[in-house]
Amino acid sequence: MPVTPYRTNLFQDRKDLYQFLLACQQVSIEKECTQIASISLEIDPIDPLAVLHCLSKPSQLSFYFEKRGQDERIGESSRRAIAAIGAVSSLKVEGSQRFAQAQDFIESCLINTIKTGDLSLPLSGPHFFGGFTFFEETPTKEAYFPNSTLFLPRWQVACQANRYVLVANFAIDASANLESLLDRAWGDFQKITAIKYRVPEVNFQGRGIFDQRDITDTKYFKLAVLSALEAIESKQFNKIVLAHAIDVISPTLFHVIHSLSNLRRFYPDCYVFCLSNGKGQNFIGASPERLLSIQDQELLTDALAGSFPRGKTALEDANLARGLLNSEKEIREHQVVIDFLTQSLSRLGLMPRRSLSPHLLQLSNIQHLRTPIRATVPADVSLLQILAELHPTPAVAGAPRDIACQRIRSYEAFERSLYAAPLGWLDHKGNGEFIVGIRSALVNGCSARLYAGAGIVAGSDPEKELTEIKLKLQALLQALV
Ligand SMILES: C=C(O[C@@H]1C=C(C(=O)O)C=C[C@H]1O)C(=O)O
Repeated sequence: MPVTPYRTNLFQDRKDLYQFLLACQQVSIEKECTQIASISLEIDPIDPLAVLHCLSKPSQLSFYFEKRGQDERIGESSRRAIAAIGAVSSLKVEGSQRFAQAQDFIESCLINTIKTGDLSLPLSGPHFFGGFTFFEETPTKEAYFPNSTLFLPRWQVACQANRYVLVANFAIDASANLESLLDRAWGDFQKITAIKYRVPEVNFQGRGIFDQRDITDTKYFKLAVLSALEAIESKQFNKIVLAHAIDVISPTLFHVIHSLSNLRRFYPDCYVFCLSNGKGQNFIGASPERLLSIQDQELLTDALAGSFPRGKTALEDANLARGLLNSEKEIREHQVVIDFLTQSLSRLGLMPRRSLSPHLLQLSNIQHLRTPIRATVPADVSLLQILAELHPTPAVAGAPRDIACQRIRSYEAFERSLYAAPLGWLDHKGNGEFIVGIRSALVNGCSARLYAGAGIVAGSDPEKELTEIKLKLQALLQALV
């Protein structure tokens, strides 16, 4: 892959930028193939969410990802946020080979990418963003998201460990009008750097009350749990994760940026995300669950399953935490996920390492059992190869996986689409991070569909599972207001 020597800020001088774009056009003529010019530079502090707010249009693909709070890799007071706006190149594929095809797409883009700027900065260089629906089958025609969405953005603004980095990507072929490309790029760059640091406050007073309805009766959910328990009793499977969804209608349009701003404030230990399909629909949420992240060939994944509510007083909370850590049923439900993750990684030739007992992950509304699992990734195994193996884990599907997935289809009366699906990003060096799209909602104008699920194992109580689901739905509902 060609890499031009380091240049200083190309956006300081129009002539420099033009010369670089011209050099890329010459390569595209020589190779008879479109080239992607990718420029990375450090910028002044800016909130990537404010960039998403000011720059993105409903007709463009976009992605937002933020994790505050503690991060095992970066250190304590870390914050990682990325806004990716517009698509220079994108892929939509269907079927069981979607992860392999996504990998081919990335490789073919990177072979024709000319990178410049400071590539030692965190989150610099070309990155790809997107999501893969929960089920791999082709969704119905009216589905808002295709089964895979992956794109290289026009603009990427990120912050990590107090460094702020901009990546601009341009597709250039022999016929590209460099003058107009330059004008647009220059204009957008000025717009980005002039953005005020903070996301503007939105005044929602007088918004009115939501109209809320369950997609299926909650009685139906409890009946599904009872039926699943019978199937578990007769050894058809060991675990199934059943979800419930509600539709919420607002008298005014939902404001996605405002909701994301709420989510990151309410759930600093979660991964806040938003994938926009370029047609006006957004899939947003605050997920506590990392499916996998790879940095410099070190992999981290989380077994996350087993839940109790938080207590209203410190004493009640401590008792609930102790109860969760000692619950035979919750530990069994958690262990199914650990076994699956360690076996799947071993099958790929990795050697998973983990702590002996689960930790507590305490969110503001709920607490979970969590076991981080680590492994070193051999150079010939890609992140997407591992993703293909891990998704869906028994934390969101069940075990054995195929039977559980089949049953989910018959029990649930709605399309999961991106609910509980992998969403994330990959960079040009094989690093990346995918989370599981739970605690999520599909926002479409004045309406939003909210999803939540719960793991069912022998000993589950339908009433308690429904309470857990309501708790999870509430978390998102608060942020949408
Ligand atoms: C399926 C969801 O969450 C999953 C189910 C959990 C459980 O049942 O204990 C806990 C965390 C997640 O793995 C969801 O929130 O929708």
